[in-house]
Amino acid sequence: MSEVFESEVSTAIQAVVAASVICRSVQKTIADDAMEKKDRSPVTVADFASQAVICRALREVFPNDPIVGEEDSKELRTAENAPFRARILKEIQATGVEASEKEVLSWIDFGNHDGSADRFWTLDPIDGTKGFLRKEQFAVSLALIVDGTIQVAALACPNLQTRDTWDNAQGVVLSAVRGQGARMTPLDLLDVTPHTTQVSAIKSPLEARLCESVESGHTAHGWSGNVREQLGTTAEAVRIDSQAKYAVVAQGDAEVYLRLPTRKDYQEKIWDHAGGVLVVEESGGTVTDIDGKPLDFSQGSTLKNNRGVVVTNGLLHDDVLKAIAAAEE
Ligand SMILES: Nc1ncnc2c1ncn2[C@@H]1O[C@H](COP(=O)(O)O)[C@@H](OP(=O)(O)O)[C@H]1O
Ligand SMILES: [Mg+2]
Ligand SMILES: [Mg+2]
Ligand SMILES: [Mg+2]
Repeated sequence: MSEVFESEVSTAIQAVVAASVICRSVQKTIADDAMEKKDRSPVTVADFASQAVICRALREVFPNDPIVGEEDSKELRTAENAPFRARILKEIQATGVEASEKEVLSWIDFGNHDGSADRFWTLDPIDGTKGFLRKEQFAVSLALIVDGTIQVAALACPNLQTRDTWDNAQGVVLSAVRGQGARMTPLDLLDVTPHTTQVSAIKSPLEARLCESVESGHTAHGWSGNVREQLGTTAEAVRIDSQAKYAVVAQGDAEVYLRLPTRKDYQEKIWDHAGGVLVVEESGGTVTDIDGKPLDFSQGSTLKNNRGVVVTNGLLHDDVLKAIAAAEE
């Protein structure tokens, strides 16, 4: 019997939707406006605001649950970043939430857990920050992990227009509880009856539609080209930022999402995958690493026991793993 997790999934959906509203508004007005983190990757006002409001919402309902979030407030607290802090506060207040700067910083840091607990949430407040800055795809991804197993997921893709989207509404939120299937609703119409998502039924490798990251630093584009050759598919891989790729596979618009390592020492972060993985699995798909091993979410904040990530509709999984091995550069 799967557990129900009713309050967890509804809280998670509401939280990612509230954060998405902030992100969309910032994305419309933002120039090329990011702070650089220690690893030189970008972070925006919206990444911090999103993490703050989601952590606050989780803390209210589940005060004992630790949160493993991507961001922390350390660099934000410096004197030179005072204007950045003020803008984060302004964006949060604009949604009607009463807050002080001090509170916002403390909400962000609710997300500082290392993932060593039996039960914890993992949060990517904006996944695909580079896509966000290009005004393209991004996602807000939240998942609950219990004893190393992802049990609940909410994945908002505020700019994703799917085949299935109601009246061409832009933006969807996908959610899943393990054992209960995955659902999708328009981001702005949460009251409509959700659609159940289901991966594609395509079995022939020749017909496989692939997607991959836009960023050549995040996935090996050349290697995936060779994989397509091995499979015999002629279609170009579609490049999409963020966990929107998981959403695309979950609802049957692509059969395969490849994340092929560009270097040996990179460990995938759990928040870059947990939400998307459960949504795909509960839509009938399969997710492993490039060696066919299940992703191991019991190792803290990274997937240190895995190499890369392979997402398929399940039917094509073995063919894709073989092609990856045969095409390894
Ligand atoms: N060398 C690398 N290999 C794989 N992923 C990487 C990477 N360096 C950074 N990333 C991750 O790639 C994510 C974006 O994935 P994608 O390219 O599919 O949109 C980033 O998430 P953030 O944007 O949340 O920081 C970041 O965590
Ligand atoms: Mg980042
Ligand atoms: Mg990310
Ligand atoms: Mg992020």
